[in-house]
Amino acid sequence: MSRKASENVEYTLRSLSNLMGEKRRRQPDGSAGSSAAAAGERSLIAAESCSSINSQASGGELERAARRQFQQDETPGFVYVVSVFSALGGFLFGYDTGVVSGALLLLKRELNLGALWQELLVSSTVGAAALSALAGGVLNGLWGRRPCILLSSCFFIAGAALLAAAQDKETLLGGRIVVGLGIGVASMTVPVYIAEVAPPHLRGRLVTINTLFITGGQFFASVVDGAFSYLAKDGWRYMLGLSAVPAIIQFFGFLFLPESPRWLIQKGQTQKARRILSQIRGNQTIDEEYDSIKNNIEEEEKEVGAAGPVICRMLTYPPTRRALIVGCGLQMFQQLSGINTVMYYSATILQMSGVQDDSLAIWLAAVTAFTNFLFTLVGVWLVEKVGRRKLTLGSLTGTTVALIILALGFLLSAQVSPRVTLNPTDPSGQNSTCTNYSYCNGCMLDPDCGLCYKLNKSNVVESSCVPVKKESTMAAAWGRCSNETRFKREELFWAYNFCPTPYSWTTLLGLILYLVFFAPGMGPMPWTVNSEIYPLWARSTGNACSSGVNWIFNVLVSLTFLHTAEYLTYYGAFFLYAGFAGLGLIFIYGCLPETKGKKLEEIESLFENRLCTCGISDSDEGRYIEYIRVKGSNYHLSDNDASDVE
Ligand SMILES: O[C@H]1[C@H](O)[C@@H](O)[C@H](O)[C@@H](O)[C@H]1O
Repeated sequence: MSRKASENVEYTLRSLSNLMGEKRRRQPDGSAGSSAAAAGERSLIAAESCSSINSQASGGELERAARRQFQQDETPGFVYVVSVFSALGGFLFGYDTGVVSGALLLLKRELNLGALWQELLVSSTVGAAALSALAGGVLNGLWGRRPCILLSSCFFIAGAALLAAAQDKETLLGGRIVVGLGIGVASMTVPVYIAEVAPPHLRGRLVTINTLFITGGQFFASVVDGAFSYLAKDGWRYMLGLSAVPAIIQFFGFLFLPESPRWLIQKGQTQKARRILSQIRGNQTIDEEYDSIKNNIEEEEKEVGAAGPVICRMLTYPPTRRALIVGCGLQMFQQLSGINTVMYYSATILQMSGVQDDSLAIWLAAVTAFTNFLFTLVGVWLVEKVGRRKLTLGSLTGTTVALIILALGFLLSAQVSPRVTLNPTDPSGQNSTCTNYSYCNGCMLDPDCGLCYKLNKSNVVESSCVPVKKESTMAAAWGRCSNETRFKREELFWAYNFCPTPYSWTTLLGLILYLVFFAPGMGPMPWTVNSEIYPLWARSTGNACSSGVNWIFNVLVSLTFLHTAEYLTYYGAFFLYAGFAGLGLIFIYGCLPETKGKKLEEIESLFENRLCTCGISDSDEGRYIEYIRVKGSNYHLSDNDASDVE
């Protein structure tokens, strides 16, 4: 049969069944009706649909009407409860990665932490998250989603307790690693779990809520940091320990929440799966969904076979190989566009914009986190309206422009960088590279030096480049700026890692634009898309790999930021991220298909074509093939065709 003809057949079947769905719902008593009524209804529908076959336009309308009807189905509140409890995992992910910067400010004074220990406390968590996200794939496949979420809450509780009670830096390191293990497992399990319990028309929105919780956690952490920063002694214990509260709530909540029905069906626990599916779907009929999941699992097993490690099967089977490339690519480009340099170094960036005061910088960093949170909310609203593909493309285009503006801001600042006018000699007689710099720009990029200066109106005067204290970057090792309270009293300023500049507004504008564009699309979509593009047998492994990629690139980008800035200068670093974002744009344009509104079981077919043909098939929205068992044989039918199917 030609492609055109087979499409017509598919359309006819779909139109027919869509109409059946419509008519059935239009019955006054709301029931599916008696068999006689149903028979009458069928002939009516057949007549109606036959007349519609000739006109493609009306076929399209029917389809749209059916989709609308399908989406209007009342969604039981239980699915929201389940999603919110699981998204607490996202909140903890955001809280624990965000809170550490404020805690470090206090910790480094109280426990006398050097730069190495500070770096260890930050990156050990992210490193542990990368490992446990990868391991989480195996656990998810073996134990199911629910035990993995329970396990991650246990890690969060144990980690928070260790951190709050720590007496030395070694215990702190242990606590941060345990918390990282929790973050990794949660980051890969929660989106999968939500995607598997959500109805198709809400899936994008509910999974995106998880990222909303991540950014919400980051924002809450910055507020907690601000609030406890005044408590010089032990303030960090509260900051780090508070995360136990949502973790305990999640743990007890999940004792009562169900396993993913899809995982249960895959493991052959069909009775339990049916029970849970109907519990989650409320009073809606679940036969079609149940059949569709079950048949797909059987088809998948036939097609791909069940032998060998899942990752090998994924790599040798083209649709999953392509999905894996798209999923990991999305996560890689999310991190390569520099989100966490903006999140972790926002205080520095803000200081460059002229903010001198430390606690003001902490509070403004909270504003940054809030912007990220607020615009993720826009993403939650947009995801089911414009779809994943358009949202991601629009978001990354804006992000690229914002990165270029940020880079230009830094470039302008470097070009008008203040001159070093004083050259004091080191009292200990040691030679330092700092005194060799003639402009602030060189001094700022050297991690061992900082600028000590005065302001005359807005002009920098009496400036000197001097070594920074080993224990803290807040003051100079010697000279006028070596005592924080004294130099503030004498109206001197100390700039470490930044230069005072009149072009601060460009940087600030770039920063805000960056978050406004990044947060609705590039922030949540990599998680959302990954939760839906793999068939069930490959879902845990696919998500484990892509989350692992996210964490690995997170460590790479955030740990190398200061060095990259040192070698390429700040504007060089941001131009580099803009370049990565540009590459990401080409990748997403070519390779990311639209998954909006499709059932998880239908999505595999989107990867049947060669990779990077998605830009061409933009208009194919709503066309898919699904296997449905009709009296023992397999036919290709479309969505909602269960009315006459056993
Ligand atoms: O999606 C999230 C979100 O955008 C966060 O703000 C960021 O810190 C994470 O790295 C990212 O995965």
